[in-house]
Amino acid sequence: MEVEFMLDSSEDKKRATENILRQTREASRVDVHKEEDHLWSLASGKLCEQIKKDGKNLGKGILKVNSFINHRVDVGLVDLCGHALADCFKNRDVTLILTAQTSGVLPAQACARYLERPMIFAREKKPITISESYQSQSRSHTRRMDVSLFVAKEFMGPSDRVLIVDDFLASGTTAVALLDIVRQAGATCLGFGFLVEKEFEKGRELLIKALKEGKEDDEKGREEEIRIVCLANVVALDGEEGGEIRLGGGKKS
Ligand SMILES: O=P(O)(O)OC[C@H]1O[C@H](OP(=O)(O)OP(=O)(O)O)[C@H](O)[C@@H]1O
Repeated sequence: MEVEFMLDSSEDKKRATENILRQTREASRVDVHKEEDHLWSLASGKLCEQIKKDGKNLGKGILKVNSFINHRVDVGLVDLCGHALADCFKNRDVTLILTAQTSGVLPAQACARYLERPMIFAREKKPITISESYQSQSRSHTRRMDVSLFVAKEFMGPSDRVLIVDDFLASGTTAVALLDIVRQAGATCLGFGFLVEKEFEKGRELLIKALKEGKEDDEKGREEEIRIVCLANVVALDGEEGGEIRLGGGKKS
């Protein structure tokens, strides 16, 4: 009301209202970003802290985190991380979260819960309940074996907008195999979210190369801007067993 007394014309009133609306919009935008950053920093900070405290360098590039991520599980931490990953993609109209059996399931499930979308995990064996499937190949370094990944055709198709989530990005073969499955389905890949990246294994480079190659073949222009985010980055695992774990913060590019 006070404003009304001070305004001479309806033009002034219109300008004043627009001004207030703009300021309100800007204020709420700032708050949303602050909230996102807070969640990201909290999840990334807690995960890095836990890796420093309980992660073990087993030598030969292997990081053991099976006391809180991929055997015994700190469900609160994984849930927080899944939430932070979901937050990065919340405005992208994700329809499906895809991961690979086994250790990717927990972070992918947490992420899917916050995005309120289904999660599907690529299986390493095709049960009789799956008739037609997409199939791709990857290699497990921890189990030293080639792995086949299967996803039932009935659960992924051209209208899907897929976020790929896993606990680790290491050499990148699993992420590339999952991307291959998304492409076989004719679906759109929106990005990748990982708990931990092992930067020294150069999986991100392999993934970027696969994304670029796909773009050249992407006649329909289905692939949009693709983000690759990780909450913790292992820069190096020094020496043999017990060596230092050199840790960088997450990457939210
Ligand atoms: O980038 P990459 O070199 O492909 O490595 C990442 C993959 O390795 C781990 O799986 P692993 O094969 O150890 O099996 P698990 O999921 O059964 O633990 C992890 O869960 C990722 O899926």
